[in-house]
Amino acid sequence: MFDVLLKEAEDFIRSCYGELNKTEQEIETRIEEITKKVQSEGFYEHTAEELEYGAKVAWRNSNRCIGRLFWDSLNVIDKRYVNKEEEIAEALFEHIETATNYGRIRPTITIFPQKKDYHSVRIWNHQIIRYAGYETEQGVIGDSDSVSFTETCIKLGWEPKYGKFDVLPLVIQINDHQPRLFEIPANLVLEVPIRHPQYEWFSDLQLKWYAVPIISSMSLEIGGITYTAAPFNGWYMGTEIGARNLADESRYNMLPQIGSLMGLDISTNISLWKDRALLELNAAVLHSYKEDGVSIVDHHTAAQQFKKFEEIEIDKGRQVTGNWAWLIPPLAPATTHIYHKPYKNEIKKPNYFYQPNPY
Ligand code: HEM
Ligand SMILES: N=C(Nc1cccc(CNC[C@@H]2CCCN2)c1)c1cccs1
Repeated sequence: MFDVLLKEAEDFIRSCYGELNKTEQEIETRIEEITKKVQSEGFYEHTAEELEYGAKVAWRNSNRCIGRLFWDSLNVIDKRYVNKEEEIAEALFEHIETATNYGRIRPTITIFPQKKDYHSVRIWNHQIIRYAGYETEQGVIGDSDSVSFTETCIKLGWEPKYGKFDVLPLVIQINDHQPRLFEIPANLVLEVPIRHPQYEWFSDLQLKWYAVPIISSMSLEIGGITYTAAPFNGWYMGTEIGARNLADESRYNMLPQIGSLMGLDISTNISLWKDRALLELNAAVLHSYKEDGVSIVDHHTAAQQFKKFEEIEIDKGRQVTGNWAWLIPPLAPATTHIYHKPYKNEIKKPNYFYQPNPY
C-alpha cells in the first residue's frame, strides 16, 4: 500500500536533493524518514526547502508556458498552517498585494494546507481576479468565460451588478464544508485602462483589464502529494489580453468596433480588417500597461526569453519539453523561433495540473 506515493516521493527527493547538491547521506536519511512516515500514516510533509524547490521546478516543467526563463525566481509563500476560510482569504489578499507590487509584478505562489484525505482546500475561482459574465436576453454582459462561475456566486448569495468589468468574489471551500464568499477590497485590484498611442478615439471604447493574472484552479503535484489550492501568478503576455480576452467573438468581441472606427471595410475579409484591428488592439494593450508601469511582455520578447531558457536548460543537461500549439503566440507566430522547431510534450513532475471544477 502507498507504494505509488513512496515511489513518487523517492524520485522527487533524489532529483530535488541532487539539484540542491546535498550529500548521498542526506538523501538516504530523508527517504528513510519519509518511508517510515508513509508506512505509518499514509502521508508525509514537505520541508520548506522541498516545497519551494518543488513549486519552482513545477513551473520549469510546465510545457505550455512560454515564460519559464524566470522559474528559479518564483516567490513561494508557505501557508500550510492556516485552517480557517478567513485566514485563507487574508492570505489571498496578501498574495494580490505582494504580487502586484505597485505594477512591478512579482511571480508568486501561495500554497495552502494539504493533508491526507481531510483538510483540503479548494478555491472555486479560475483566477483570483476575474470579471463576471451575465447571460441576458440581449446576450452576455462582461466576460462570457465567467458565466457559469458567476451564476454559482449568485446562488451562493453574491449580489450581481450586471457591469462589463465586475470583479468576482473569492469562493473558498475547506473539505466538504459550505463554501464561503469574500469580496476583494477594490484598492487591491490594480487595473489598466486601454488607450492607443495614436488613435485618440480608442479610449472611448472604455476598455480595461486587470494587472495580475493569478491562476487558482490548478493543482500542484510534488513528490506524490497534490496541493489542491496553490494559486500562482506571473505577468501577462500582451496577446493574452489583446488577441484573446478582448478579441475572441465569444469573449469581449472588440474587433468589429475597432475595425469600423479605423475606417476599414469590415464587410470583406480581403481588406484584412480583422488583422489590422487585432494589431492595433495589441499595440494599445502593450502601450497602456507600459505607460502605467505595469509589467507585461510582448510576444517577441517572450519568445526570445524562452529561447534563452532553452539554451540554459540544455547547458544544464536537462531536456526542454513543451507543447508547441500552446507555446506559439496567437499573433505573428511564424516570426518566432518556436514556430520553426518541434517540442516533445512529455509530462514531467513536479508540475501543475487541471483538476475537476468543484461546482
Ligand atoms: C512571469 C511571467 C509569465 C508569463 C509571461 C507566462 C506566460 C504564459 C502564457 C502566455 C501561457 C499560455 C496561457 C493561455 O494561452 O491561456 C502560460 C501557460 C502556463 N503558465 Fe506561464 N507565464 C508566466 C509565469 C508563470 C508562472 C509563475 C507559473 C507557475 C508558477 C506559470 C505556469 C503556467 C502553466 C501551468 C501554464 C499552462 C496553463 C494551462 O494549461 O491552462 N507561468 N504562461
Ligand atoms: N500570463 C499568464 N497566463 C496564463 C497562464 C496560465 C493559464 C492561463 C489561463 N489559460 C486558460 C485560458 C482559457 C482557455 C485557454 N486559455 C493564463 C499567467 C497566469 C498565472 C501565471 S502566468
